[in-house]
Amino acid sequence: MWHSSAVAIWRDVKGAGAAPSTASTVVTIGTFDGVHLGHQSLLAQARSVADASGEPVVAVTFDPHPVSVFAPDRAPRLLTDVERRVELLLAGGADAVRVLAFDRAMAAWSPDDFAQRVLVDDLQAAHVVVGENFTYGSKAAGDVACLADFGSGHGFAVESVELAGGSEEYSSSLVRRLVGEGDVAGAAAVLGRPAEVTGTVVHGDHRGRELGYPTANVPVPAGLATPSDGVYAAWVLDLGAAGERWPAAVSVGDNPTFEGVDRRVESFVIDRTGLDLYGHRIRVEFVDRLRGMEAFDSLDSLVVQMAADVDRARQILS
Ligand SMILES: Cc1cc2nc3c(=O)[nH]c(=O)nc-3n(C[C@H](O)[C@H](O)[C@H](O)COP(=O)(O)O)c2cc1C
Ligand SMILES: Nc1ncnc2c1ncn2[C@@H]1O[C@H](COP(=O)(O)OP(=O)(O)O)[C@@H](O)[C@H]1O
Repeated sequence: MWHSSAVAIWRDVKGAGAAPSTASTVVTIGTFDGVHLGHQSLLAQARSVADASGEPVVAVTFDPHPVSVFAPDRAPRLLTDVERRVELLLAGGADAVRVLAFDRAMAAWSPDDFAQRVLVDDLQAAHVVVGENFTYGSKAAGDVACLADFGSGHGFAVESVELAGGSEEYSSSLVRRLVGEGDVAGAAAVLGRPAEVTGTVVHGDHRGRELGYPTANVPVPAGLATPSDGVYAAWVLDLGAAGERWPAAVSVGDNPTFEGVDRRVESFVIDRTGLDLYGHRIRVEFVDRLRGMEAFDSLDSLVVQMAADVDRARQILS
């Protein structure tokens, strides 16, 4: 049952769009951008409740990001697009993901409207697992106590999970800040996996091969968080059938030595010649930052520096 003008879709591991066939569910709710270690601990808790009750875990999430609807000028650069978020939620223990199309109408639902429509009518929740700072409904007026109170009259129990991370609690905005500062090692420590950029390899200026360092170029994805300009040690995954994974030295920037204009993620795959990656979908997983981007006054000095970068990247990744 879905009593709203807003659209909601189902996603499960088969990529299909069907609701679980059970009478009741274990639900966890969040924006879940990045699916960081805090989100993963919520999923793990929902998983353990579900394993005891025999119900499926449904992760409820929103697309677009709620802030981009009620305060577009403050819309964050996201760590994950909705497809990747769903994939990570399923990998983290959800049996199905319910993606709610967040709009101004949904933003105006009172906490009780939200709980009734989503948790009771749509999902038949028997258990709801949320973080201790969870808020919901118009103006974020609902909190964990309010949810538990509503649940006691509507057939579901609420469990709140302590925030992970200690003094600096894990959060999507913390990861966005670390990625934006180029602290990709710090970001990975909160995500539980490397920060990443995914895209299709396009043609550049065909200069890399002349320099001895051909680079697979991916445009910086609009709206997504990308590490600040600089040079990084990273893994490159070919997401095609072969599914290979290579060590790489990666430049993020607009090639200031050549007065370039397009900001790109350019990966030189170490110790591999003759690759043809044009048109391939690749994922770049950032491991460590080597240095900032520089405008060199000669090709030779750029090439000398690139050789040193490659040596360091090789060491870091070995
Ligand atoms: C390890 C590495 C370090 C790089 N460092 C810089 C740099 O400091 N300054 C710069 O202008 N370009 C830098 N680049 C980018 C190169 O200028 C770029 O890859 C080259 O011009 C080839 O461009 P193309 O792929 O469009 O042919 C770096 C590239 C790599 C792989
Ligand atoms: N070791 C390698 N690392 C990255 N790309 C490579 C490598 N060897 C061959 N290639 C191929 O070379 C292309 C990059 O060459 P380059 O001269 O930099 O051209 P472009 O300017 O179009 O990126 C890549 O897209 C890929 O298909």
